[in-house]
Amino acid sequence: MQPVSLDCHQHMINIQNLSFSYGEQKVISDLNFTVRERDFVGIIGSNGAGKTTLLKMIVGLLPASKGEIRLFGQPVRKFKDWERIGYVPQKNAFNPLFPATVREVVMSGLYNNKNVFRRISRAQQCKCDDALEVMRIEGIQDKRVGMLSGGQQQRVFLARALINHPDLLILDEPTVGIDIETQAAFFELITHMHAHHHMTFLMVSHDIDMIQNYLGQEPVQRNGKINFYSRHSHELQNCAAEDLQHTLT
Ligand SMILES: Nc1ncnc2c1ncn2[C@@H]1O[C@H](COP(=O)(O)OP(=O)(O)OP(=O)(O)O)[C@@H](O)[C@H]1O
Repeated sequence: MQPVSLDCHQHMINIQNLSFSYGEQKVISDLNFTVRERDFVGIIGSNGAGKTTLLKMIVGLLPASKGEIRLFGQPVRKFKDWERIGYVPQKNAFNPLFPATVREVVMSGLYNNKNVFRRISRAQQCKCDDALEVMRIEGIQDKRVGMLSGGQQQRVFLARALINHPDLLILDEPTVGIDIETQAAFFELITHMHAHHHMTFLMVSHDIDMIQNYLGQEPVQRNGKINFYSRHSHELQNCAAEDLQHTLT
């Protein structure tokens, strides 16, 4: 009988022997880590541990000093399917003179090079309404984003990332500057999306309580000062059970 493989889900991020230095300063050292379809991975670490650096390498903004990152099986430098990935960087801010409205910015999450000149469909407008409502910014949708507070702007970035229903959402401290109620609503939303809508998450957070409540008390891996917490959505166990049944029949 073949050994049972529990790994029947696609590898969305595969990190092998990854190291990164800024000049002489080594930030990431020999990291091996995999994020599979339907994982929720939380990254916790002290200031300066290298969390943002790691996310920037994953989305191709920084090249690795050593090792490799693959996205959906492709080396990151060759990866093209960026609409499958939503990324909300840390401490985002719009220039005060940025002319677009909140609604326009959220809608821009739906565009890629191919459909930028197409007419906006009714279904797309509905997706936008949903994203605005979830982030509680429907009341300010006609305001210019450059004029909003930091917390309001952060909600706009999150709504823009959510509108596309990406397969993988990468979030760098997504709720910094957001009030407690919206933070709680946002965590509830993303954990719901993880558990019931097959979405995969990689999130840096300083909210240790939220991470441990949802992902468990103990990290699954440590690298330097970075701790990784992880949980699969329950469908993963069904998949493992299917795999077992398949092997036995
Ligand atoms: N562009 C850069 N040039 C040189 N050093 C940098 C650069 N960006 C970050 N660093 C340094 O690399 C280390 C890791 O930074 P990084 O921003 O990845 O940490 P972090 O874990 O995200 O921290 P925080 O929790 O404060 O956001 C820090 O010591 C930082 O000073």
